[in-house]
Amino acid sequence: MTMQKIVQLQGQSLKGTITVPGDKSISHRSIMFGSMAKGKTTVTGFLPGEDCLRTIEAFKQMGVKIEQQGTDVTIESEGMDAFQEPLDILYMGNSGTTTRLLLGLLAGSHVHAVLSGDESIAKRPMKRVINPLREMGAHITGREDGQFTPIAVKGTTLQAIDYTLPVASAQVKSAVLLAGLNAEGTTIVREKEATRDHTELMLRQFGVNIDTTDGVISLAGGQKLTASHVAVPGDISSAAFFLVAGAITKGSEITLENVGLNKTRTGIIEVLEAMGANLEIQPYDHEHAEPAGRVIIRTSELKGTTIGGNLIPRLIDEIPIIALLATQAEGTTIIRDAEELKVKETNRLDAVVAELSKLGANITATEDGMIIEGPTQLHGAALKTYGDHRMGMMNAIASLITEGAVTLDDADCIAVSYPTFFEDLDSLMK
Ligand SMILES: O=C(O)C1=C[C@@H](OP(=O)(O)O)[C@@H](O)[C@H](O)C1
Ligand SMILES: C=C(OP(=O)(O)O)C(=O)O
Repeated sequence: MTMQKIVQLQGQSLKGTITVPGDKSISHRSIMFGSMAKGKTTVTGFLPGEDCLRTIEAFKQMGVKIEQQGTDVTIESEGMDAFQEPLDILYMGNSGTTTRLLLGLLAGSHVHAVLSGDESIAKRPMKRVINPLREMGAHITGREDGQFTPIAVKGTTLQAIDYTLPVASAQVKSAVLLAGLNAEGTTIVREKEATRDHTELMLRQFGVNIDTTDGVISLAGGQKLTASHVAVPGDISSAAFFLVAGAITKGSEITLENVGLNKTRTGIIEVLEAMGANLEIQPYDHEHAEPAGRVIIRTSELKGTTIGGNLIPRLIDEIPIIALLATQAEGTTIIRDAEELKVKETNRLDAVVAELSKLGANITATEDGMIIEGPTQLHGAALKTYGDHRMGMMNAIASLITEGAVTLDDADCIAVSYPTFFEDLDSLMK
């Protein structure tokens, strides 16, 4: 049974400090790379969200010893060569990252595995990873010729590839690089627009020799990973909900601690700045592979902006909450070049336009994005989350500024990336 939730929070000011939960992308990779490496890897700041727990389960099924207690994880592995063939399917749940990166990782292993997930995963395009992996020699079969899960992979010897990404996707880039680690020769991935580079940074931390110059990433096959310690920073994609909440509610000041500030992820900060938000960034002075810092947001006078081009991959998951932000900005906000939103947990272009329209927003869908006119006084409505965590959180934040209650048909999905979302929201309303 899914949990319906009624939220009526209009007029609340938000004050206080929250520590943002661990970054989902980095948490997944810490488990994957820690499992590939021989030895003991420790992780702090891990995100115990449903998606990352799926990643842990998958590697446990392949015989890796993983202990997780809250945000601390210890991985003891004999290395990738010791992976056992899983006795059952590997259940991916709602997680695109787990599915796509695992396909790349297992393509050059010695195991056979079947990957399957929930209704949403079954609709997400997998050909984007399977095409380059098959070019490398991978043995992969799946529903509708590998377009969709369930997908079976039988590890084999791979050949390196020189691949130009047809879509700006860190998941495709990472899948090819992970396959490249087990391929003969040097694998090269070329990206036209920079996507999140957590794979490159963390592989280097695990001792892999990887070159990244001007959008060309290359690594030689046959390299083994060395166990390491990963300090996961907070997820800027989760922080985004509170950055917007603080900006659009009256009398608010929120301090967000430990926000990941990797440049390939900070598009939301650039958008807030372009819209005139009252924002302060205080980078931490530390030695970790990933930068982080404190971000303070206060109630803001906002103006519309245009978002497109190479900014899109740097804020792709934040677009639903940016759309809500734009309903409170003076003038027109245009979001373009965002077709990728159509293939996320749900079609987020359609979903955002449908749900914000129910609240009375002045929003129009375009081929590759949306146009929003503001500011608009929103009103309450019964909203759908589409089983999509980011839609769920966008709907809940909207209730801070609607006249009347917002009802979410299913709030459970929020646990995919932010299990403590409502606790953090409550803590700012005391
Ligand atoms: O590599 C990753 O961890 C992710 C990459 C992005 O997906 P795409 O690679 O499909 O753009 C993003 O939307 C997703 O939430 C996480
Ligand atoms: C798209 C997302 O994740 P994934 O692709 O891993 O399901 C997301 O978290 O918004």
